[in-house]
Amino acid sequence: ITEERRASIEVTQEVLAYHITAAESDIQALQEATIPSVESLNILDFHFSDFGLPEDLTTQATIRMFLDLNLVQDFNIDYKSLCQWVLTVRRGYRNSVPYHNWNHALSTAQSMFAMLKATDELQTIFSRLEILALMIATLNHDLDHRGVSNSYIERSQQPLAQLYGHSSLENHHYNLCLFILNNTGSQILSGLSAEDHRTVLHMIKRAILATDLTVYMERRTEFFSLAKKSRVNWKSEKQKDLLRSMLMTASDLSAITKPWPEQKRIAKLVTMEFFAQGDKEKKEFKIKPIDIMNRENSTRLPYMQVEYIDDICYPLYKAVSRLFNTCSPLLKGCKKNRENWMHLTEKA
Ligand SMILES: CCCOc1ccc(S(=O)(=O)N2CCN(C)CC2)cc1-c1nc(CC)cc(=O)[nH]1
Repeated sequence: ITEERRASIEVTQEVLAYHITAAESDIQALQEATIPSVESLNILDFHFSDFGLPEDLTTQATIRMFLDLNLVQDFNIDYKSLCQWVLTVRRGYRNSVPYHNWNHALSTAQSMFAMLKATDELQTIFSRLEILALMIATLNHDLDHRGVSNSYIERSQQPLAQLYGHSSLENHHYNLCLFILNNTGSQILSGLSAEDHRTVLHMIKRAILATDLTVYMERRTEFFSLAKKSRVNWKSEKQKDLLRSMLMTASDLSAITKPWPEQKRIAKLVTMEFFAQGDKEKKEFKIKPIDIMNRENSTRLPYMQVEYIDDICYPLYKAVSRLFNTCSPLLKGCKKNRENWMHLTEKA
């Protein structure tokens, strides 16, 4: 596309980042609020669910994660800027989208938080800057998601597809994340040195782009072979980048590890989103949508979930648990849900 076209789409993204800036009254309310403890919010638990958590507690839980990881102190983050940043990121998600919304962003960040807090070894492998990058990336990784996949966006020639050849959604999520970080009043990285600022942005970009499942499928083989070694020294930048990417996916897909009532609820939201895309594809492209997006196939849903677990999720949680035994609740939860979905395939 032409330079003008690129510039106009990027301006649109910048304008969007400006328009989602949180309201002054909300920022003040959050700033003055007493932030509940980690225990009262249950955010250390792998089975955490934000279902039923009031909206303002979701933003307070986010603040609590940043405080508890000492990120506010370590990086001289201005507290009011942190409040504005969290509220703006939340507004960056579309609550009209059933699954890829703020609740998914928060639960992805909480899964990363739970893994980091449960695993001392991760806190020695990762620098403070890496932990900051992972928490920012998980919260921002699906910003402004429209509830449709990359293939739909590329096929419908949406502006995002014109702007980025591949991983168009993930590039958009990162660009919005960057615009919000640069927005007046939400510059939470302003206390970093120029070098740290450059490094953390690079790590955030790599982490957000890693949440494209095709990227995960390309890179996971190397991670699985690492997980089979008796000891890994995690010294090389390349290996730490791989580990950060794999933990991003483990956090992103963690709904599959949740207790059955929560997994059933989330699966319904995912189904709603997939079928909505299927309906659009039928209408717009006059094509028969792929299996998972075809409303007529809902009886095959349990079978598709077992396939999703076997092909995508289980191998990842197996490798993560083998490397960091403290994360084994994720593997256990995933295994239990496979059995639950298997029972439903037999019934159907
Ligand atoms: C619950 C409705 C059916 O849900 C699925 C059906 C099929 C597959 S899939 O592995 O075949 N595959 C994944 C990659 N896509 C590009 C092509 C399709 C995944 C899911 C699913 N995805 C998510 C993550 C959003 C969560 C979740 O619970 N289930």
